[in-house]
Amino acid sequence: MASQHRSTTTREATAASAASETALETARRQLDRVAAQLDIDDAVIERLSHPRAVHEVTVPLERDDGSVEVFTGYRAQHDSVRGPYKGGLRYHPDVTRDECVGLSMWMTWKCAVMDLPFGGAKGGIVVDPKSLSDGETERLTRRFAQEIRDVIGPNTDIPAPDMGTDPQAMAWLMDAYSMQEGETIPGVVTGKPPVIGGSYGREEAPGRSVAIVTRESCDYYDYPLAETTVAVQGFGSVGANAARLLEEWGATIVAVSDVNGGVYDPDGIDVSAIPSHDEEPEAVTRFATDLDEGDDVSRISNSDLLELDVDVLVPAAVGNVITADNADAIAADIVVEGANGPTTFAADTILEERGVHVIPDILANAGGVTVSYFEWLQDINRRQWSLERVNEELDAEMKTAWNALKNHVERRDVTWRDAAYAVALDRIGDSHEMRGLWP
Ligand SMILES: NC(=O)C1=CN([C@@H]2O[C@H](COP(=O)(O)OP(=O)(O)OC[C@H]3O[C@@H](n4cnc5c(N)ncnc54)[C@H](OP(=O)(O)O)[C@@H]3O)[C@@H](O)[C@H]2O)C=CC1
Ligand SMILES: O=C(O)CCC(=O)C(=O)O
Repeated sequence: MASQHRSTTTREATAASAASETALETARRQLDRVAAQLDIDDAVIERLSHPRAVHEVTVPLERDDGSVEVFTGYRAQHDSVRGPYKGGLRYHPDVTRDECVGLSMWMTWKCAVMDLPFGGAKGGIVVDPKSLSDGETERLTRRFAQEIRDVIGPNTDIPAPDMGTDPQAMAWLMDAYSMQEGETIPGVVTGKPPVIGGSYGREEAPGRSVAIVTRESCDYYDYPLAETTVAVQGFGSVGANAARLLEEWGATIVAVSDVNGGVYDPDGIDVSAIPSHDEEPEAVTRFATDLDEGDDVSRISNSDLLELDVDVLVPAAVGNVITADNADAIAADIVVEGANGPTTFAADTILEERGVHVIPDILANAGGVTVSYFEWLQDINRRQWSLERVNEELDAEMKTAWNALKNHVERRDVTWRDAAYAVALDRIGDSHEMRGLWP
């Protein structure tokens, strides 16, 4: 490969002062930083700084009262050199074009870190899913499927759940797509319910991988799980499943939260007693309201949770929560990124200087897309795996990826994020060079 190291760019330099960054800004700054350390052709890095395509659609919805509202939807497709585009669909009021692009870049790296034969994509609709009835969500999802039908498919771009979407939404998407095709095509989405070709264990998988990576990092840095305290922000597909598994494996979960705030008990919270977001949204704060006087649990804000003096912090809700404004106050020794992009580039630099170990999203929550890959294989073969097999294979894939990163961390004395990018970019760069740079 051409040996043209990039110098620090203005993008990177200006980042240091910005407390808040868009997902796209963070993703590009991370890419520039690692490109400067690696022997990768500048042309490849320049190509990877931009998505291949971003599809913007309008999605009309007839509300239950008969009125019509039009929502904006996106599908950003970043890179497909290693296989079909892959990534979730997010229903959230803050979804933007740039957010989808940044998240699609992270999907490209994530799939490469896990050595999956996929590229990266991400999409979503600018909507508050809590403002929709079940019927409205179904009509919106079916219409969105219709609007993006030409750019998705089992061999081209395969959506999956993300924040605000769930297996039911994937079932509607698959059904809408299949009806148009005139045959059942389960492989067009992953994260479906198992009864229609979904994989056992997919819903829990991103939380499971966060737990596995937390276990490996605690082992690496010599924190026995039975003596380890953990705070988890967000109690959804990722946060609740990670918290429950870590509790099962002996860790003490001292704090969890939902969108309204969190609960904290230094002696540990019984997280299995709190419904997760998909079981009952906003249940964490409702749990706090139901507590008897005398219980040792106190209510805290989401920002207080991030600053708790714990061994491990797991931000597992929205992005951009650890910024230059609070990075100095993060008291955890290890941060395991359950969410996508919870740490801005500027905050990452501060945490690195302070010796806080950050295990990046593109490894930590990669269990979701890894089991999505298992699901895709099961759909192709029309053969369902047992939950035990899924979990065993996920554990093995996560350990393989962890060891590849560990190798870089030890050999080159770099951060875990730099190591993850190095592994990913090496695989992606080689694929681009082999195929002729611009596939
Ligand atoms: N689902 C997946 O397959 C994967 C998801 N991810 C990433 O993980 C993160 C969480 O996704 P997921 O678990 O699926 O989402 P869910 O929708 O299942 O749950 C989100 C959780 O975060 C809480 N929350 C929402 N907004 C905030 C906020 N501003 N501050 C604190 N908590 C908040 C919600 O609270 P409430 O219940 O009150 O609404 C809920 O508990 C996202 O960054 C997503 O991209 C990564 C890999 C895979
Ligand atoms: O399962 C997938 O395809 C993607 C999940 C996702 O969106 C993510 O990992 O951020």
